[in-house]
Amino acid sequence: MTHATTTAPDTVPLLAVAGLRKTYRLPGGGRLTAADDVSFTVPRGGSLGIVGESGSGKSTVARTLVGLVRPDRGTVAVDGTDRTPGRRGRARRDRLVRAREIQMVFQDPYVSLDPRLTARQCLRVALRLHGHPAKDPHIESLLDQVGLGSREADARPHALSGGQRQRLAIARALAVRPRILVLDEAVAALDVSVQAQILQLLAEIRRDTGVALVFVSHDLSVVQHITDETLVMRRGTVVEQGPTGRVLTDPEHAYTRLLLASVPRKGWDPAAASGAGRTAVPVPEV
Ligand SMILES: Nc1ncnc2c1ncn2[C@@H]1O[C@H](COP(=O)(O)OP(=O)(O)OP(=O)(O)O)[C@@H](O)[C@H]1O
Repeated sequence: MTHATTTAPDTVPLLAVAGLRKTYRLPGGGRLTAADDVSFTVPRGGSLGIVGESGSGKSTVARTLVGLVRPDRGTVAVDGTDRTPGRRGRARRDRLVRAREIQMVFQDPYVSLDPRLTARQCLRVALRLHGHPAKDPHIESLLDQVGLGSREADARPHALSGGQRQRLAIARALAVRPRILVLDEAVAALDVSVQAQILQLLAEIRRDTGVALVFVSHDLSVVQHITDETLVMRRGTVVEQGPTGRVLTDPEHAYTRLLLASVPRKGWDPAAASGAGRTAVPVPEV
């Protein structure tokens, strides 16, 4: 099943984010800047990782892509067409158009899956909503694509494992045949061996369908395996951006080096690494 249909010249990136800024009102007055002047592009079928410690603004950017957050400033374009969330009066139509292009998978599929629907019913609803054939063979082919079988097809979310629920959430996103899949900490709640299976599945889906991935994670070892490019965020701004291999092996920015030092591995020293994980510990100023 191929999702990506090219409508713009190859020189136009599939996803182009420019100058994104989002502030939130603070309870006591004033505003918190969650994302400031964030810009990046993703080519057709590309894979971008967005990494940074908790609170760095990754989810704000991810949620803006799918229209869950309305930016104060900046633009989001898909294939050269403006898809910035927020123009009043067109919200519903824009949401549907955007959903057909960009789908999101969240950290906790329990929250996003309807507990009353079996996997089969869940996919049928998604297929119908977006005008695709929803007969059993289509549903079974989607389930098969994410490694779920007939037992899981008739199970409700509570009867599935965490990994199976995430597979179902991915299948539901794929049912829409999006051009871009945004995954916000999509493997963070899974144990390491299940994480590896889901990452492998996503790599296969990307290869087979041409869907582009935007992979948000606090975990550098996760993006290492699945992304071509990595963008590092700190306190709402992009501090470094480049090919994943280069960013992870030869980081230019001191903050990226601190994030790397926080990845547990042989000889890892939690005391030395803790600066990257807790903002209370001073990190080098940019
Ligand atoms: N709806 C909101 N209202 C107010 N502040 C918010 C809101 N959403 C996020 N923030 C704040 O914006 C900043 C960035 O949050 P965001 O969730 O984008 O970061 P993150 O890097 O994804 O972190 P995490 O991985 O912990 O979710 C944080 O300081 C957060 O508290």
